[in-house]
Amino acid sequence: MTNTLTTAPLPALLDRLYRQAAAATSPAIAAMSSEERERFMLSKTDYQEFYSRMKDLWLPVARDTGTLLYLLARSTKARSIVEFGTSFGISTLHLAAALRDNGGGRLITSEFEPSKAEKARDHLIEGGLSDLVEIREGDALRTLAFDLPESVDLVLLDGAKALYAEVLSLVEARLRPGALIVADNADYCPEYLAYVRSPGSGYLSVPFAGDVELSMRLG
Ligand SMILES: C[S@@+](CC[C@H](N)C(=O)[O-])C[C@H]1O[C@@H](n2cnc3c(N)ncnc32)[C@H](O)[C@@H]1O
Repeated sequence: MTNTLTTAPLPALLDRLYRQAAAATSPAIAAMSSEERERFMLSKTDYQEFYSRMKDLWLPVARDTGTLLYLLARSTKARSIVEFGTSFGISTLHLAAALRDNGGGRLITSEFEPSKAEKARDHLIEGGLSDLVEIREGDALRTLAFDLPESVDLVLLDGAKALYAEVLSLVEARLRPGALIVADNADYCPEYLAYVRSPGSGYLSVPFAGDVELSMRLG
């Protein structure tokens, strides 16, 4: 049985990328007070400045979350995935590996930092998965507002936390019944949590694995 995640070149590539991610530093962020960081995290207007200051930081999903993404995409037989927040492509590699093992598909991911998008492209080529992924450069509020697949099976929300509800609203009409939405660090977005957890919203939603909100589109 094919398992792209545990077959060369992915394990060695992911080990290397996680090591690089752990070693990355940002003096601009280190100089920021925790209050300032918290304010940026919650802001719907200053997110571009915040992530621009963090352009050298990888901020990847935790290793277990990466495996969880692969597992969820495989178990739902996902063929159509949308990702908010590519960074250097670590979560993208996990999701694209699942698409490969599901028999193919399309992953649309969004990143507004050009240097990160370029590196993510290199990593996807190195992983042999670039044919499955379209990286849309620019603010996801614009790049995910058009040309989405008719039916979306899985969404990863991992960009600016304060925008989770807005980005979900761009994809919502395309979610198939049973589609999964994985929101990383959703605690920073109370508005999003209130929405997906409210009984009339059309989702079933639970906090999962410490820092993830896992929701399913009802239908
Ligand atoms: C937490 S990191 C993503 C990590 C990535 N999912 C991974 O696991 O490797 C968030 C990324 O989203 C990008 N980002 C934040 N807000 C965005 C927006 N509105 N549009 C596009 N990209 C955005 C940031 O530049 C940053 O690289």
